[in-house]
Amino acid sequence: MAEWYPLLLKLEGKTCVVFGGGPVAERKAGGLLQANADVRIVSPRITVTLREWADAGRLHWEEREAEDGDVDDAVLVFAATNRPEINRRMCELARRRAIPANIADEGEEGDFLVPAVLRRGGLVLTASATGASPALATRIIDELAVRYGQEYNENIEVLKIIRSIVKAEVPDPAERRELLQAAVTDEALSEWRSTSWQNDKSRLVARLRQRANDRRDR
Ligand SMILES: C[C@@]1(CC(=O)O)C2=NC(=C\c3[nH]c(c(CCC(=O)O)c3CC(=O)O)Cc3[nH]c(c(CC(=O)O)c3CCC(=O)O)/C=C3\N/C(=C\2)[C@@H](CCC(=O)O)[C@]3(C)CC(=O)O)/[C@H]1CCC(=O)O
Ligand SMILES: NC(=O)c1ccc[n+]([C@@H]2O[C@H](COP(=O)([O-])OP(=O)(O)OC[C@H]3O[C@@H](n4cnc5c(N)ncnc54)[C@H](O)[C@@H]3O)[C@@H](O)[C@H]2O)c1
Repeated sequence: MAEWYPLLLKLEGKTCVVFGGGPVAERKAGGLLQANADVRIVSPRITVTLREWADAGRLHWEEREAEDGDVDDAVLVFAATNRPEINRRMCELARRRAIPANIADEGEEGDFLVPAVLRRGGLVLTASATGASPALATRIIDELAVRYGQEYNENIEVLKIIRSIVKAEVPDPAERRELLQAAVTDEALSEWRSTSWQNDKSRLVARLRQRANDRRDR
């Protein structure tokens, strides 16, 4: 069994080629568009949604079968046709150029897997069963969506500001760490959402010190 290395990629403006135009290709393209990638679909037929995205200029569609040169400018390749031999061929061509390729019909043969994803603004949660069970990865993300609701869109924004204030105001790394840990409890998060502390940095730091003390005493 392969061991996998998880990471987040910045794909803005980078060319990602998707072979195939069915529901699986659509899912991959959708995720890539969320990352503002430059998406190219190569497929004789595509789904209604893919066609809408192509018509709206959100992605580029080559209306034909895969050709060998298609992978050349790509930073990532997604082989999602319903023809296993085509998927493998495109993956092999990508590998020769050291371009990572995903194989939709046999994940372990590719260079990377696409996990199930939950986005809450800057919070990105992913789940992978490394190909053993996409259904389980999906179920776990559905559960996380309940635990980490829409309020996390705001939590992430607020925490980003709090962290920059703490970094600027608290020189001791050990204390900084303690305050930033105290800032992310459920209780603290609901306080940040409901009070206007932003304009008063020293009041915020004092409040965090209080919270950190309370945690230590507990
Ligand atoms: C997470 C997600 C991301 C995405 O695609 O964007 C994703 N599959 C999703 C859903 C899903 N896929 C399938 C089902 C039906 C139930 C089931 O089979 O469990 C469901 C669930 C459903 O539909 O509810 C069928 C399926 N999937 C693969 C095969 C081929 C095979 O295994 O042989 C077959 C069988 C085809 C057949 O039956 O012939 C292969 C792969 N699917 C992966 C990713 C990669 C490993 C994921 C991991 O990290 O564990 C991997 C290995 C390759 C890859 O694509 O990277 C996306 C959730 C999106 C969301 O959250 O909405
Ligand atoms: N990874 C996953 O999440 C997942 C889920 C379900 C199925 N699958 C696998 O992925 C494959 C694709 O699934 P789907 O539901 O999107 O299939 P689909 O049959 O709906 O779509 C296949 C697409 O590939 C295109 N195609 C065929 N030959 C081509 C070629 N030579 N060059 C370029 N494009 C070509 C077709 O025009 C079509 O648009 C399935 O065969 C299945 O094995 C993967």
